[in-house]
Amino acid sequence: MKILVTGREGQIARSLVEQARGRPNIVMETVGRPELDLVKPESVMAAIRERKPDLVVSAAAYTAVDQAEDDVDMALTVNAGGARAAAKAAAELGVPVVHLSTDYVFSGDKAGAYLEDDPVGPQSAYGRTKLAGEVAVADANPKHVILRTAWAYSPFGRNFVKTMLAQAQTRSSIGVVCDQFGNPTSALDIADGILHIARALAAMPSADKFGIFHLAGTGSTSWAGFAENIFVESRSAGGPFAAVQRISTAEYPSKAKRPANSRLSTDKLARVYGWRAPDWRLSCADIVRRLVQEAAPT
Ligand SMILES: NC(=O)C1=CN([C@@H]2O[C@H](COP(=O)(O)OP(=O)(O)OC[C@H]3O[C@@H](n4cnc5c(N)ncnc54)[C@H](OP(=O)(O)O)[C@@H]3O)[C@@H](O)[C@H]2O)C=CC1
Ligand SMILES: Cc1cn([C@H]2C[C@H](O)[C@@H](COP(=O)(O)OP(=O)(O)O[C@H]3O[C@@H](C)C(=O)[C@@H](O)[C@H]3O)O2)c(=O)[nH]c1=O
Repeated sequence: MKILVTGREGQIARSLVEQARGRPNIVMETVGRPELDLVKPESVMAAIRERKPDLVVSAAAYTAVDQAEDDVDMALTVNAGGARAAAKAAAELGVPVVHLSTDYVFSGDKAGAYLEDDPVGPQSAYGRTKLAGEVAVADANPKHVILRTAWAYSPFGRNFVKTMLAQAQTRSSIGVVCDQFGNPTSALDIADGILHIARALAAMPSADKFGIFHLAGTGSTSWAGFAENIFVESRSAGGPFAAVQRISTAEYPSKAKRPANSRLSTDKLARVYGWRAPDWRLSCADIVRRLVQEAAPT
């Protein structure tokens, strides 16, 4: 099975390449700028048409949450127009698209974990453009799997775990918000889940396998709880440590508003596909250890 991923250097794209390595019957190919540029729908269509994949993973996106507030037109062009083109190209080939979306489509007002059909209410420009992407993808390709994930981290690219470890190199204490709750999710687990979905779709592409699904780490915490865990694991692996000062959202002003609660229920994915991500603490420990080892002098 040939899987084509949009975006070359994104953390989920790189995780897909790593997780596919050595797996039988999987050819994982990535394509990104300049050849596939989400602001140029025709380049997206041509790049996908030419490669004739069996499945498209639409992972590339405008992901700079604060910057999107000042750059809404570009974020919308990329996250809705670009996503639509990728889904449409897959539809023309008659193949499914797995499209990555976000917990930031929710308002954060719900007390419990969000279900796939709960009302959306994005609080940020990024969230609104990703929601527009969901609508565009569903409209362009009936064979869509929209995967809302959250708080992704990995050994690759920019993410919260790497930011915390980098800050701890120069600071003994870091203020982190303790009143926003969600599911930290390893991008390597996201990639594993996508490979599981790809195999299930190839075996039996039944109607219940298409639609919106939540894929997130099992268990939840606040950003402060996430940071504390990162430093416990880092210290035990011989890496940097910083004390986490628990602060409120009001004490950490930012351009974009984040949901206070964006915990995602993953029961639908478990029911339909028989797959659930590991406990976030286990995956966090693995990735922090790996980052500490990679940073150690040889
Ligand atoms: N990171 C997270 O916490 C979460 C991410 N998601 C979603 O998951 C998906 C993947 O996220 P992640 O891997 O973390 O993202 P990254 O920010 O790591 O990577 C984004 C990728 O998109 C590419 N890209 C941006 N603009 C364009 C463009 N105009 N044309 C082509 N490629 C472009 C970038 O290319 P280049 O390398 O050239 O800059 C990069 O490869 C996204 O859809 C995101 O919205 C959902 C929930 C959480
Ligand atoms: C770096 C830092 C962040 N924070 C807070 C700010 C914010 O509320 C929260 C996370 O900040 P970040 O800017 O790292 O993360 P953010 O860009 O909001 O992460 C989001 O990215 C997009 C792509 C998604 O789809 C989301 O699921 C989510 O992962 O932590 C602190 O309190 N202290 C700090 O030192």
